[in-house]
Amino acid sequence: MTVGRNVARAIDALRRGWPVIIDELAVLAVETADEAGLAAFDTPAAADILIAGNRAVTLKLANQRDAVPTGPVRIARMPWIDLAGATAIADPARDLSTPLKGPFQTLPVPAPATAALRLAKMAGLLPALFAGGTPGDDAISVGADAIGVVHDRPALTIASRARLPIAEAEKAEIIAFRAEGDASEHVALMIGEPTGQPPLVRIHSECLTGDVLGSLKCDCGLQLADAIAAIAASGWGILLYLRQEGRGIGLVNKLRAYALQDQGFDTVDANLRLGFSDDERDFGVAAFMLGLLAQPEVRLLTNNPRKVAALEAAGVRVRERVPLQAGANPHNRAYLDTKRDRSGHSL
Ligand SMILES: Nc1nc2c(ncn2[C@@H]2O[C@H](COP(=O)(O)OP(=O)(O)OP(=O)(O)O)[C@@H](O)[C@H]2O)c(=O)[nH]1
Ligand SMILES: [Zn+2]
Repeated sequence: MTVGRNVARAIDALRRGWPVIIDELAVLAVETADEAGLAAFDTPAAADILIAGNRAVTLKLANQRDAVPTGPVRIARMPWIDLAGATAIADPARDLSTPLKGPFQTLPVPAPATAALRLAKMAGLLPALFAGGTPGDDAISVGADAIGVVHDRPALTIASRARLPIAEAEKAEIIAFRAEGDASEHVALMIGEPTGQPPLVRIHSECLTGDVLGSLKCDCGLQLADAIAAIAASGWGILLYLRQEGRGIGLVNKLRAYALQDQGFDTVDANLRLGFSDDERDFGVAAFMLGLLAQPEVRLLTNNPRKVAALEAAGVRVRERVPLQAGANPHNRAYLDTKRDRSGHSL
């Protein structure tokens, strides 16, 4: 219990622009730091900056990555790197209009750097931190191991369930899950009556713009509607609605990725420039939910081979992959092509 509690406190502190100590490394999120907070953190000496390996590629610092090829990079605070300079290092929004020329000087990466950047991602923030400053007396302290445990092994429980008739099926039940140390409340919609056969299952990741607003930039809204219709037509199945907005980078960062796409980067490169991987989702959570729903075997509606592999790896047998028609339109053509060509989707 306490493990999750401290990680949750640390996430909250980062989002508020407060320092956090991870295994004795004090960090402050670049995105939420303000001038006063940074000045205190920089006393008596300026803190360095940690960025994710993928962001380092864009800043032409990839050759500075330590042991791990995709690992973080630590940048020394040259005099030009004030809060605005650090923000330009963290956020690629102005990479094209005002490219950063440095000079950059890099330093050996401290051991908790990877856990620290992971915590920033869990907070929905850009993976960029001031590191090694003075945290003050009241900073939350958390272990790198605890961050790993909360991130890698979501301990879910069923929190509530109720009947939910929907347009496509009068007989449906909604089940909400809670995870320790994480505010995301995942949902399952059980449609129809169990038939003794494996259910038709759709793993859907949250997309506010597509699911709710009818965005034409992606295919999510139509896929969601099609999946519910297909499950209802099959007689019985489950929609798993995972709160993994933006392939796990969160809404704010997805909208940053959209702004980069307006500058000409595709959906994969936009994520990489922000410092994320192409896909930050963990589908282990879907396997966990199926376990709690007592479904060891499924037929999976997807074009994404990673979803099949993740379920199989977590011990859920995927009896069949059922392809899903994409809702193609002129605005999402490049997005769907990129998913096929760069992310291995069979479309
Ligand atoms: N980062 C990022 N996320 C996006 C973008 N467009 C859509 N998304 C997110 O991508 C996710 C879509 O996931 P899914 O519907 O599960 O689909 P998928 O991985 O394409 O696999 P399928 O099962 O084949 O549909 C949602 O979380 C969207 O918010 C984008 O340009 N950038
Ligand atoms: Zn979408």
